[in-house]
Amino acid sequence: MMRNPTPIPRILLNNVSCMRNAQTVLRDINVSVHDGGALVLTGANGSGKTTFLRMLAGFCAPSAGEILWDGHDITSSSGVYDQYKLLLNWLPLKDAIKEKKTVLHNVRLFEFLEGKQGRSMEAIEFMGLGRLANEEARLLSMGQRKRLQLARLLAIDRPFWLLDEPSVALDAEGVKLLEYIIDAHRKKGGIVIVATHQQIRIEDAMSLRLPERFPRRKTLVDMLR
Ligand SMILES: Nc1ncnc2c1ncn2[C@@H]1O[C@H](COP(=O)(O)OP(=O)(O)OP(=O)(O)O)[C@@H](O)[C@H]1O
Repeated sequence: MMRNPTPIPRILLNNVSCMRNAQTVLRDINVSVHDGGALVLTGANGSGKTTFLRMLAGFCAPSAGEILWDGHDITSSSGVYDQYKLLLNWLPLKDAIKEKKTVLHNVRLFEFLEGKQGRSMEAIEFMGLGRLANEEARLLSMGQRKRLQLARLLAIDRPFWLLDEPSVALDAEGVKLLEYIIDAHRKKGGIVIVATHQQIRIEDAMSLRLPERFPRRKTLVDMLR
């Protein structure tokens, strides 16, 4: 009997490099992620974690190599990218929160743009912001703003999450919630790629530590040792 062939990874980076400002930031990256997979990117400031996520989001193109989605190069034709980008949910450091609109509006707007409705309040409550739903977003603390961003992620519910420093400013309970939603998302077959400097518990995640890009000079921390 013929065995099932190994499934092609949902996403595959094949010898990918990326330049910014005429400098190579990422060099010869090879990584593959299957449905339900998670990849954690770590590395020093400036090592290219955000660049990696931006490249996967299609905001900057690889200077060499290819990014394959279901075996199709996302940069080869706009048709592939147009389909691929509808699966992405990008959680950036800049939160794009409308200060004078309510918390609920800030989540509903994203849901509306997605052509969905009815999940925003549940997502807000899940992220512990229920009592603030009708407050203006400008009143939120940094950690509450991060929770609002995560509520958007839940309300939209796309399969491929690109998370840039998702735990920054979250308290211990917030980090647990983040870990929980990542786990639940993966159990549904979703993919999560996280750039972080902090410990986030993600079971069986692959990890990729990006190398430092500049020769180290002595820093104040070294001198204090
Ligand atoms: N808009 C830009 N134009 C040109 N170069 C940029 C731009 N943004 C970042 N870079 C450069 O790309 C390199 C990688 O930056 P990136 O933001 O990807 O690093 P990072 O690993 O996410 O850093 P951090 O840990 O500080 O968030 C840095 O040297 C940075 O100077």
